[in-house]
Amino acid sequence: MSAALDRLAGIDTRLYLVTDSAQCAEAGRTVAETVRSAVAGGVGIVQVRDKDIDDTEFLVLTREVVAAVAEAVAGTDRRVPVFLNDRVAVAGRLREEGTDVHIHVGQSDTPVAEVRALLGDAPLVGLSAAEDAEFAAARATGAVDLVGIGPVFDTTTKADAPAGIGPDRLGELVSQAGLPAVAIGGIDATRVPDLRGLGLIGVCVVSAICRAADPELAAAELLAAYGDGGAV
Ligand SMILES: Cc1ncc(COP(=O)(O)OP(=O)(O)O)c(N)n1
Ligand SMILES: Cc1nc(C(=O)O)sc1CCOP(=O)(O)O
Ligand SMILES: [Mg+2]
Repeated sequence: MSAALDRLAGIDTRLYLVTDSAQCAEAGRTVAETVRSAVAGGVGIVQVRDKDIDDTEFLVLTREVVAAVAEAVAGTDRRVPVFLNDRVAVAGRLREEGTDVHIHVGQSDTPVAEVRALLGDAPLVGLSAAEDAEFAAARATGAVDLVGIGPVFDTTTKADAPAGIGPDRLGELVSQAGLPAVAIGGIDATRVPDLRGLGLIGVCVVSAICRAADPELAAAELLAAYGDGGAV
């Protein structure tokens, strides 16, 4: 656990934004505008997620997001990593160009060992996991930096998501994980207090920021409600 935490040093992991291009557009903003504002409000990790575009469009989108993060943190010492959802080839291309991007994969995506074989040791790798066997397999790879556990609450953002497991079950899973863990699914400022003290390193949101009228304010409110998360 401590080796994995070492690799996250310098990152404020408490609030993790996963982008949704359609939600940002419905709110009248680009993804990059949303990210710039949300990072200004305190988001410490960004994941680019869009299931409806091809790799070329995803590459362009990710470059925009990387630039938005750089603008938001300019003049500070903040380290705000950008993860790509699933697109290992796109991540490889960006890393070859010298852009520091990272990867989040699910249980049905590119296996973590393959991600490492393709991208090497440097990028952070996140993995979705939700049961003991998945945590054990993740630990055995020695290649997973953090796990995403969800959905903690019901969500409409992810079409095929099962019902939320609730904070009590989440807490049990976090204690089994043995890896730094973030929670995802249906999280907003009203529910964030229920996720304090569970051993999480942070919470992930999509609609709570992408659909917000003011992403900077939404991020600041989420962080105020979460505080230090009850400490890991
Ligand atoms: C931080 C984080 N946790 C979980 C997920 C879900 O990933 P996955 O199960 O691969 O589902 P998709 O997001 O690909 O639909 C995530 N994206 N991020
Ligand atoms: C991308 C994603 N993954 C989930 C999981 O449970 O693995 S839930 C989810 C979407 C979360 O969106 P919102 O914050 O709007 O509920
Ligand atoms: Mg996936």
